[in-house]
Amino acid sequence: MGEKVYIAQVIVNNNSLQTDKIFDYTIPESLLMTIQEGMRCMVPFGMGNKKLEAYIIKIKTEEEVKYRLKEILYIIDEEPILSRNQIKMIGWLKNKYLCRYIEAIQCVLPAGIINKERKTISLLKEEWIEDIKENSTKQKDILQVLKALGGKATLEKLYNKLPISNMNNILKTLEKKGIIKIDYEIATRVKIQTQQYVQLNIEEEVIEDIIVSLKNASRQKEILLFLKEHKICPVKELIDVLKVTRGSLNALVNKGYLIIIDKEYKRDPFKNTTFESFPKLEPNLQQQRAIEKIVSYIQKEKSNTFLLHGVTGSGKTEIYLQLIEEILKKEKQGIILVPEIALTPQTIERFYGRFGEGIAVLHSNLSEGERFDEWRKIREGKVNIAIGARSAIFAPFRNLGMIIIDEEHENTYKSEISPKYHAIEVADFRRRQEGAVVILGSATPSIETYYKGEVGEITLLTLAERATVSALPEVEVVDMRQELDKGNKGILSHRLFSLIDKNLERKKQTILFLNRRGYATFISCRQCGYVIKCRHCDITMIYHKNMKNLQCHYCGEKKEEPKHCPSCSSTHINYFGTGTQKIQDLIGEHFPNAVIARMDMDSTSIKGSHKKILNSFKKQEIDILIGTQMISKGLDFPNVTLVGIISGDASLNLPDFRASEKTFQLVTQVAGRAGRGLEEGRVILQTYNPDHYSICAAAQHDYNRFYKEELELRKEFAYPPFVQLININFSGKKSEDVYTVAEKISNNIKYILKGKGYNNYEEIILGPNPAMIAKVKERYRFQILLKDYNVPYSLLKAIVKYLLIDNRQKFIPQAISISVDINPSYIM
Ligand SMILES: Nc1ncnc2c1ncn2[C@@H]1O[C@H](COP(=O)(O)OP(=O)(O)OP(=O)(O)O)[C@@H](O)[C@H]1O
Ligand SMILES: [Zn+2]
Ligand SMILES: [Zn+2]
Repeated sequence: MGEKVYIAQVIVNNNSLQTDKIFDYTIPESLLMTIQEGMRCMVPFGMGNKKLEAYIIKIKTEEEVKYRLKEILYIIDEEPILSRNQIKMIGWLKNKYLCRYIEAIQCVLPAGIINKERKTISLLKEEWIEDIKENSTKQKDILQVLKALGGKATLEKLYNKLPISNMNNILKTLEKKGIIKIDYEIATRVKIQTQQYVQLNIEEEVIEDIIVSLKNASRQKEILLFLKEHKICPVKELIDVLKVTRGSLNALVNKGYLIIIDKEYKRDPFKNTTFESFPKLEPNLQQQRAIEKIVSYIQKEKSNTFLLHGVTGSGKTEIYLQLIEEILKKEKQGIILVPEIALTPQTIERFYGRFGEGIAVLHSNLSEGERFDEWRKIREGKVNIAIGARSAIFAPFRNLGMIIIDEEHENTYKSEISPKYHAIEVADFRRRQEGAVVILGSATPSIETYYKGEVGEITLLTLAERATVSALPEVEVVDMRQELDKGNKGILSHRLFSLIDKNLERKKQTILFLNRRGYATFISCRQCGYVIKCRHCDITMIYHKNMKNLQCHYCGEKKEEPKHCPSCSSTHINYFGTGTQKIQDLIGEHFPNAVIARMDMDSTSIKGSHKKILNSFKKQEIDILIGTQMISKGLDFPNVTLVGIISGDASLNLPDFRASEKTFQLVTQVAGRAGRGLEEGRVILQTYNPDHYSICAAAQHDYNRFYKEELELRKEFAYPPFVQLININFSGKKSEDVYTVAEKISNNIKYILKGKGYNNYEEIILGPNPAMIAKVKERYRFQILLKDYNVPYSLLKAIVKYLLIDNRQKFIPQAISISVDINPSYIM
């Protein structure tokens, strides 16, 4: 019997298709004691033995290896960077969404670590090289190389000069001895930041004597007295607080009374903001019931998913806060997902106001460094609460107790890049893996989630009333077709104008909402109907008044405002549709004394401007707030008594099976911003489709009615939750080529299905069809939609994997890109 061979299975940090596999490497003996799953290592790769970084996902032993394996070069990390659960998550993501391994890893780790982290070693005490014991030749060798490299080198460089596989261990020993210093940098941009601290270097008992000896140096005395009390203090702060000079400080350092040290500090994205405390509210009966139910699971450590279906203003946030408190009592940790951090400042303020410190915030506006720091705070157990947008679902807590997904119906929870995961699906995986409780909250749950509640797959909890004395606002539907008949060609109804007027008189606030989806500002010719589209993308260009140009919102193409129709040369070319800017102008003309603010992508592109507008709205410095989707969710302003929905039904016309659902949700959410205080609220809902079930149900705040009608249709046309979908998108420069490839794949799928005895492929495969946006950035797009209609979903997925992932090179030419979307949110 031969000796056991230790093998590490690794994923290499490389984006190419060919390396998307698990590779085996043998582990050199010198590494056996330190190597662990989840660490990164360096491996020789390919013909040229190029050095690549790799993630160790499994360590195993084998009696013998049939073919020669290469050996790991050295280990990068001291501690595993991926936990066991994260390694499992990577495998799950890959299987579930058919993504690449490295894409899954990119989800789980912050970008800074993956691409740019470097270890630098600096020699501190050159003279010690001589003192190293004779038998520690490796230590000596390393120090000598380091010295030759100018006293500072990256781990990579060191290894290249001196290939010792257990280099890391030796470096650690040297660091412990104080001979070298190891720094972790993420390229040059994101360093672990350190700050200078000043600290006493003398025993406390002698301070008084020293102070006496300082005679006239009163500044120095002050510093010593201060440090006697505080022991250690950031240099900057000391200078600020005591109003002393750096010179006084240095004098004390030179005398040996004080020392200056570098200590790590973490960048805090909310450093300069203070939060009002948000004291605990006495839960009302319906809140109490929901809390008790969920707490009973927490007490029994039973994992479960709950849908908290509570009307707008029912006090879901208070429930979240009290549940998180329970979780913290259990010494567990909680994740709170919100659709978009910037759009939900009130939720964050409430969490800070209740729990103070101990919260990590993860959102897209963070710099790479801030994100890295927040991630480390979570990993090192410095915080127990993480709030963030979609990607916070991967927060690396080690004892996760609860995941809350607020506004669970929002699209932002679905990733648009590979892996195209949905945060709810990931939450469910973590729940099963880590035994947590998941809470999905919404006033307008997605049809799929509510269906799961109805069939008992998850636990449905209902909050039917608002938490405060206020009732849900009355919604008045205004038929814009009649408005036109009455001779009003404008975009605002008479009724809305007169109510705004009254509201201004009564010093109440108004929100005007414009549904941008499907109803943007575009230019068309009144003579011939020509609409200006982007020449790269098959999409209408949007008119931007402030820049006097047209812009494509897909590729950024800009165009001058035309004076003549490009098609018939008519000068009757007008902008059509409505933007928030146009409404602002209109309202401004009508109500010259009102203070009007606008909130949309254009007006809030500067960091922090969004918060500023909301703050001054809160302080009632603004009478009328005009906005798009940005103001539809989460806002809780008691003085808002009127909400005008200008084009509630625009999204009904989108070519997507979720169009009605999205419309219902949007209208209900926006309407829910009205009347949250003591005074009754009113909503004006302008529409061209007053009889549509989603508009009627929203006007009556009747979720159940909408749900029932929508579910019927989903069943009839075989859409989720009755089937699961897979969308395959093909794109390329030549339209015919893209179509041909898509058709070939479609035929292949049919052929395989036929072979398995599924002859209903007409119902299973839809397309290839041009995508709704048929061309983006000069690339033509086609799609195939698969439904598991009387066929196992697993079979469909296996076929897709076989054709498009495992044998992609065989079936898909290089020039064609494909993208697979499992359970797509949109099929446009
Ligand atoms: N138990 C309570 N007693 C008194 N006021 C409460 C209570 N619970 C919640 N509130 C208040 O009710 C208002 C609405 O609560 P919250 O904003 O949490 O509603 P929500 O359910 O999240 O609504 P939406 O879905 O519209 O965002 C808040 O001003 C909140 O402070
Ligand atoms: Zn024309
Ligand atoms: Zn374009």
